[in-house]
Amino acid sequence: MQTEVFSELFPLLAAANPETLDWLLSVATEHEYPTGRAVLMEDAWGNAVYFVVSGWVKVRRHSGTGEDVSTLAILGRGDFFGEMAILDESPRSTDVIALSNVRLLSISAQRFIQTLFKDPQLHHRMLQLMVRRLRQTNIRFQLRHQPPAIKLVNTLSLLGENYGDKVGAGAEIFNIPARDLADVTDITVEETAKILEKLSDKGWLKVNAERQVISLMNLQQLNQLGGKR
Ligand SMILES: Nc1ncnc2c1ncn2[C@@H]1O[C@@H]2COP(=O)(O)O[C@H]2[C@H]1O
Repeated sequence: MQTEVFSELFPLLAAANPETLDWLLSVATEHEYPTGRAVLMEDAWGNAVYFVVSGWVKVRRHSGTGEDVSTLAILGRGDFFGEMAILDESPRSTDVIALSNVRLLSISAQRFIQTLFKDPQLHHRMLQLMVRRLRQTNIRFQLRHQPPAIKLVNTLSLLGENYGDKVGAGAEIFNIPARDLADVTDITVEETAKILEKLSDKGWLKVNAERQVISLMNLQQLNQLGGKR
């Protein structure tokens, strides 16, 4: 991968200086995981941070008894994960599971931390992106008792904003399995299908089940409904 592609693909790295980028790229290792494979396991010790080159992963956590799992987030192309255990030197906070075939780059903890100390812009950008995640988590927490439609609209608007391929005023989200869309929203698959149909009737999105694409036609309106300002 070329340095410019590397910095364009990853918002975290767009802020890094060119020497940092060249160095990071030279020490990064490529990985491919098939659908369903665990990339990280909750409570395991970890020594690398990961960048998603293509595909989707889900972030999920087990309950205290280990019986229940909740999906906390879906991360995709351009995102990073695995930074928490590295920064606070604790075990992994969650599982990270491949939702599709996924291509990743990893950078060892030691090298990544070394780079953060050397490059203040990168350091600052990392904090900004972690704050953004916290804001998104706060909104989801606030919406937990809201009707399923509000929760799903929030999920869609987050995915559209974070990962959508922009198309005019809207965005397209590709290939997220319906089961995982429902899980991350904390509603049922049946509720998800009904709400998608209603939103589609209103013209706010289009679902192409064959190509597994959801096109968000009015991202601004979805953002407002989903609780974002
Ligand atoms: N609420 C969340 N939203 C998005 N990503 C998360 C969330 N919780 C954990 N993660 C990511 O999942 C990773 C699991 O391993 P780490 O704890 O090292 O780092 C974690 C974060 O990168």
